[in-house]
Amino acid sequence: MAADAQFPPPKVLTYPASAPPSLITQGAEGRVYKTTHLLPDRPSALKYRPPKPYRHPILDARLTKARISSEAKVLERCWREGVPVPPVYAMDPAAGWMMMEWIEGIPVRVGINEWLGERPEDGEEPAEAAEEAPLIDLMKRIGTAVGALHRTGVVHGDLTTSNMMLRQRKEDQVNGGTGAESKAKAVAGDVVIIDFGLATQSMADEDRAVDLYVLERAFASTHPRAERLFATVLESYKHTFKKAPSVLIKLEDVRLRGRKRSMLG
Ligand SMILES: Nc1ncnc2c1ncn2[C@@H]1O[C@H](COP(=O)(O)OP(=O)(O)OP(=O)(O)O)[C@@H](O)[C@H]1O
Repeated sequence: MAADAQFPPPKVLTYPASAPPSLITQGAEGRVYKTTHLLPDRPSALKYRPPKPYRHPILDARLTKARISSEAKVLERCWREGVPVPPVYAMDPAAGWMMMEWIEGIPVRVGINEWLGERPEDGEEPAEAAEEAPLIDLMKRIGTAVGALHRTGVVHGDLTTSNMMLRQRKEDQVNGGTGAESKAKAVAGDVVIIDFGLATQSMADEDRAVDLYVLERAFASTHPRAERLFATVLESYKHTFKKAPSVLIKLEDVRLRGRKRSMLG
């Protein structure tokens, strides 16, 4: 692959393996490869932050190491406390990489858009409540997952429907079924939160509310036709931990500030 030639993969990916690693994404800061861990049938995601030629090498090494360690530490803590995140399999922060479970499935963004693609065009009557049940159920699962995250004292920092995966369940893997059944599969699966590159530890209502606000804004711009369903995410979040209701009150302040800021330009 051209990108591989331009930026060599980390050494860990150059060892002999039954299947060659494949480059999944190439972001500004890092790359994600799909590879395996220990066994050929144990797929894993390797997140690699390559050296930045424009940064001073000592500073760059220190920053990369700190970022990988911090992301892995947050993931490990979430995993221990039952938050739906990929478990960390291995890491070498000094070499700039961390390996975690490969989540088999699609991003929540893709699932929601697949579902919406089959809905009537804008302006038509919203679907019957019963018809929307699978999508509403996904909203509830998102609220529960974010609530579990906040309950442990972690704030994600970049919550979007792209940073949540839908882990396929075995029973949903079979093809076929009626139109409604196959449509429901687009939004089926367990919600798994990924990308903890900007995560911090905080128990403050304000930080949690900002996390929800970021998700709310991202949701409205990515899925404008489903915007009204976001209330279901918040409703299910409300019941996930004792302080959740006060986070939702704080969210109203955060929204107001956001609106004032956008009015000022
Ligand atoms: N554990 C995983 N299982 C399956 N796919 C993953 C996993 N982790 C990441 N991915 C895929 O790689 C993409 C990029 O991952 P991620 O968002 O963590 O990296 P990034 O955007 O480069 O990170 P950062 O924002 O910290 O620089 C995801 O959108 C997803 O498609």
